[in-house]
Amino acid sequence: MIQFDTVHKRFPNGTTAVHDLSLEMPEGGVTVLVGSSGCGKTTTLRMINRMVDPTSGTIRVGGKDVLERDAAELRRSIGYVIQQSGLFPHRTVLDNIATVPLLLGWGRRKARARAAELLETVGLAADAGKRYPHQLSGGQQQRVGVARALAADPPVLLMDEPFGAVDPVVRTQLQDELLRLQKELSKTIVFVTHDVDEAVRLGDQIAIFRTGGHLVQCASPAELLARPADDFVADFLGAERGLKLLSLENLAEVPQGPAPEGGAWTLVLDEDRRPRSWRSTSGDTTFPVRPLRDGDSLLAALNESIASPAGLVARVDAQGALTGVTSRDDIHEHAARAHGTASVAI
Ligand SMILES: Nc1ncnc2c1ncn2[C@@H]1O[C@H](COP(=O)(O)OP(=O)(O)OP(=O)(O)O)[C@@H](O)[C@H]1O
Repeated sequence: MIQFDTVHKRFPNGTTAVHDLSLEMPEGGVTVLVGSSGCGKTTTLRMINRMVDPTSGTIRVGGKDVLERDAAELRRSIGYVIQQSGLFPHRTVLDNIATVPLLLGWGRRKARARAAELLETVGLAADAGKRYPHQLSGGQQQRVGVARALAADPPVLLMDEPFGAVDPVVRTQLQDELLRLQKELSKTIVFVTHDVDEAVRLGDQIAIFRTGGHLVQCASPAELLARPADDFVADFLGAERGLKLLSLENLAEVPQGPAPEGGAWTLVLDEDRRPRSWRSTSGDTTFPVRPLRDGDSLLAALNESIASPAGLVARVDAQGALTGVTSRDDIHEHAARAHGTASVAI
């Protein structure tokens, strides 16, 4: 969908922001650009919709050289979300979302109906539409920013640190929402972030840049974590690289057995067989239990197996009823296997 072919950007003051970049961003996938401050991520993103033009090289969107397209028309056909949402403060939320449809000449009624539909899509209540941006929380404003970018249903979305200004809990919620939306919409997304965990969570591929606009490695999160190209990438991914890899594997394949009876710890269930707590045999100590489902990650399982006094993870079905328990040893074994597979088989 988006192809960079030896693209170079040198600003008039002599700064090279992007150095001979060749990169493909596949249709319907999320490509995350990461790297330290000033390494050229934003410039790369902005060259896609011609907010910045390259010094040399070619960028194609849908097979067409962007320099052969009218810049304003190109920009309207590509969704753009930035940090702090970039909403117009004096326009209502609904009118903000309707911006591009109105520019495209949709007519007020149709544009507003589309905006109202999108409010729901991004998880906001209908009455938020009548408010002004400053009357919303930072997280809600970011949702409006995403809705505005989606308004004319563009095939491509550019997102420049869209969740950088919100607290970690809201950030995780916004990431979840984006993943949910992406499952439905399959947009071609280019996403800039400083945050490696965000990149691993959201990316189908991750491109790591270093200062001077050099692309160092572009690979799937699993490949990157298992086989960083060099020390720079390994350092950038951080000391918890192994644990991050476990966040990509789920529990489904790990065996489970019946909950233990007569040991030091008993799993207490409610009348619907939902785990409530771990209770010591003497009965005077209880520990909280955090049951996991097949779709939860091996990292969550490892964490829970360490927190659980019995060293066991309670597993539940979609209704929350107990299906069995898994031991710390089984989780370790699968974790080691996941590492082995990722580092040789990719
Ligand atoms: N208009 C401009 N004129 C001159 N230099 C610029 C211009 N825009 C960006 N730069 C420089 O180009 C380099 C890359 O900037 P860019 O904003 O693309 O980096 P970034 O990786 O997105 O950084 P950050 O993570 O801090 O946002 C930096 O050295 C920056 O100072």
